[in-house]
Amino acid sequence: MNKPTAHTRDWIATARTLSEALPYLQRYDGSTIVIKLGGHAMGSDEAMEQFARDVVLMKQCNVNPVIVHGGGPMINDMLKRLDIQSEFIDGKRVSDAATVEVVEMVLAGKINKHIVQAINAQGGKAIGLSGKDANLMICEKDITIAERDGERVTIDLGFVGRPVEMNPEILRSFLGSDFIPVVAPIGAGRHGETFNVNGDTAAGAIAAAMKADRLLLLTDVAGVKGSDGTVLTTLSADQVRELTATGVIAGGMIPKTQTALDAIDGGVRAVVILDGRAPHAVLLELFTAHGAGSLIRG
Ligand SMILES: Nc1ncnc2c1ncn2[C@@H]1O[C@H](COP(=O)(O)OP(=O)(O)O)[C@@H](O)[C@H]1O
Ligand SMILES: CC(=O)N[C@@H](CCC(=O)OP(=O)(O)O)C(=O)O
Repeated sequence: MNKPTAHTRDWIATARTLSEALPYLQRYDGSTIVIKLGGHAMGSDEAMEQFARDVVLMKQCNVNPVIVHGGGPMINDMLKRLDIQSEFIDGKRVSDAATVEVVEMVLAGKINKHIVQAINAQGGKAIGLSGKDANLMICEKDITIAERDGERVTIDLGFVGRPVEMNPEILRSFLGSDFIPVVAPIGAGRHGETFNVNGDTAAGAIAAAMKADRLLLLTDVAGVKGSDGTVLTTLSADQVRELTATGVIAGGMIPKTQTALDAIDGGVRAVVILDGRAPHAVLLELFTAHGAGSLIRG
């Protein structure tokens, strides 16, 4: 037999990778994977194209992806253009009536359709929804309790929503079909209000309502960093609580890790926080032995 050239060796390595995916394809066959795509992870058109391709590949392999997206940086840009000031408290945007109007336009309009189109361009059949559709996510006002100068105070975040009732039938109706749901984190109030829901919180509530096998939170860091700055590949619920209490987990990582704990309490098997900017992050995590990011289990 002829000696393999460098070129053939590449193809053999590709074939080996595909072959090694078999046990993972079997493990996730028919399962539901909720993927939260954060605004920072959306990055370039190329990153979006790769993400969309991975999602279509998952669907082709009989996995049911449910995409929930954010879009914080894009909301910031639009608020700036409209000269509306914005402030975050513990990773949540304080949202008055004018702000929530812009948030809904940017999330449920522009970004949602951008992701839908990107998936469809790769041969998928994406459907854009928000938490208002079919009453998917009913919310009440989120009351945040924070510590200020050593005292516990109640902070009014305006129209920031806390999911209180989930109606996931609409998402279940897509299981096993060709359709890939893409959900904007906008909640419906019981009295006609529109609520701005943190994307991670929405993804966690949806994952719990669907009893998803995995919740993947795609962000702009390699995972949850410990006190020495290195990424922790696995974390227990107790470790998350301790790192939050000591301030090592801060800012936008707070809703993510809190979401992970709530989702696990709600019946999700495991949550992974990983770098969505890394090429094919989702495929690496699900279908290879390599894994990626920080895995949180109960
Ligand atoms: N312990 C930690 N480990 C990793 N990131 C952390 C930690 N504490 C705070 N962060 C911050 O959380 C950010 C991720 O949250 P966020 O910016 O809201 O992301 P996204 O837009 O993807 O939802 C990181 O970029 C990082 O600055
Ligand atoms: C209440 C709240 O903070 N809502 C978020 C919703 C978007 C989001 O979560 O975007 P990322 O995932 O990109 O951070 C916001 O207004 O920015």
